[in-house]
Amino acid sequence: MVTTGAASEVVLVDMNEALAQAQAQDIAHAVPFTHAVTVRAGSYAALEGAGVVVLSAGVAQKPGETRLELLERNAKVFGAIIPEVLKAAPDAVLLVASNPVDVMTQIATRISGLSRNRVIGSGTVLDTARFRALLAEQLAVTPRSVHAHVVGEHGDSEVLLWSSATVAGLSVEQAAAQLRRSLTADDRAAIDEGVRRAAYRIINGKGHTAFGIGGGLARLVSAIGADERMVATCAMLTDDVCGVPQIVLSLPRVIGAGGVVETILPNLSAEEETALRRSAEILKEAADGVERRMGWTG
Ligand SMILES: NC(=O)C1=CN([C@@H]2O[C@H](COP(=O)(O)OP(=O)(O)OC[C@H]3O[C@@H](n4cnc5c(N)ncnc54)[C@H](O)[C@@H]3O)[C@@H](O)[C@H]2O)C=CC1
Ligand SMILES: CC(=O)C(=O)O
Repeated sequence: MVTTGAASEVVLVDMNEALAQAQAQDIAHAVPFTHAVTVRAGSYAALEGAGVVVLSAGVAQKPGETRLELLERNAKVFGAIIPEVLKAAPDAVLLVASNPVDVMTQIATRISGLSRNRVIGSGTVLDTARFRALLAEQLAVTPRSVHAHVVGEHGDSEVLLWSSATVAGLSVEQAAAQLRRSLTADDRAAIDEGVRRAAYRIINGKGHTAFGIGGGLARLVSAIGADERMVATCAMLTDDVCGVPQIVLSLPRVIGAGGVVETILPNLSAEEETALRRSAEILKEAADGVERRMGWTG
């Protein structure tokens, strides 16, 4: 957020106050080289007046762990922090990053009692960025010129929408042919694996992921602040996805002041529709399970 000037003020709140202080100081020392952003650590009360609160507290995956395995632990963390956040910043948009981000967004929607469009999960924003980056590398164009989306779970069952991916208005197959680049079934499988398994590989190498999600969250914060109406694949409670009711997952959403302004349902091939339904079913099972165990059903 500091490097892109996405906010005028950033407050870091963490149960580890010494860590929050140290991070705030370190980041503040980048301000002279970037944007005029005030950065400080504080208590929940310091969130007063915040336009957006990013929820990223909790535990992260250890090497080999899936995102869904974090659920119980992070649900308890949200039970503790969301009431404190809302006491200080009742008008904020909540932007959820903690994993498993789709189910955590469902939990945040329930605990906060806010309207669903004000509780957004970063969802597949990061996976979409990974898809665009890898497709761009394959086609030798900049990722900004690749229009492609990942929908569904931010996790193992996510769905790469190859059928609607475009470059300069051409399908990626047509673009690859004109650009004299290879895009065989093996290339596509490698890109799929590269997107779907990215977090596992990065966590194996450095213990956590940070820059991709940091870039994505900053972009969403600036879109909300500027009422930009940017299209991004974010998670939000949705009435029906491929026949699965009341489910949080990512679809292309229009992001502006107040959070999600509209949802767009992309064209899906039969295979993509089946995969999206499967992804929704997996998330529904996980969300129903945690709601039951936390005594929130009914
Ligand atoms: N949605 C996405 O694309 C991504 C999500 N994540 C998720 O974000 C979360 C954070 O990841 P990291 O920053 O790498 O982990 P981390 O362990 O470095 O940071 C988590 C922080 O939460 C704090 N915390 C824990 N319980 C708290 C409580 N009750 N109140 C206040 N603070 C509390 C901890 O003190 C710690 O500083 C994880 O769940 C991770 O899986 C991470 C990267 C990408
Ligand atoms: C950790 C995580 O969810 C990611 O980098 O995709």
